[in-house]
Amino acid sequence: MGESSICQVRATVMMYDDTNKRWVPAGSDSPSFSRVQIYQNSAANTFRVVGRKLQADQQVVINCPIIKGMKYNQATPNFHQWRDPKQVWGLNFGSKEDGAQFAKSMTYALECL
Ligand SMILES: CCOC(=O)[C@@H]1C[C@@H](CC)[C@@H]2C=C[C@H]3CCN(C(=O)[C@@H]4CC[C@H]5C=C[C@]6(CCCN6C(=O)[C@H](Cc6ccccc6Cl)NC(C)=O)C(=O)N54)[C@@H]3C(=O)N12
Repeated sequence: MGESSICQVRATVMMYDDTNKRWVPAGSDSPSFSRVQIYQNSAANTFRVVGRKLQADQQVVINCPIIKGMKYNQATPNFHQWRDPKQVWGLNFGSKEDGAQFAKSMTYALECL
């Protein structure tokens, strides 16, 4: 059994540049929307966040495991963030509804782990 997508939203994927204390778009330099999904591998009970640019190239801009005990911070209804060992990720959602849907799936994933 492979992985299945448990949610799909539109968001601009950001990373925090700690040196310059600012958010930079993941992938290329132009902030643009990606399709961001949470994949569940039920056999292994693992989850990951995968985002691909909506543009033609479908560049993967995030492929990040969801770690047990991770703190997911809903800083605003449209901007949520979390830390992984190397960096801080931010999702700037296309709508508050997208944010709420993603948060629901992320919370579910964290409860499963
Ligand atoms: C409106 C104008 O918005 C803006 O111009 C920019 C560009 C906007 C679009 C991309 C984006 C949108 C929304 C706002 C919302 C606030 N915010 C910030 O960045 C705040 C402000 C101060 C700054 C300081 C630190 C910083 C950065 C790195 C992580 N972190 C923490 O505080 C973490 C958080 C956390 C908490 C718990 C668990 C996990 C994590 Cl990750 N805490 C710790 C303990 O790790 C953070 O989030 N910070 C955003 C912002 O400014 N912008």
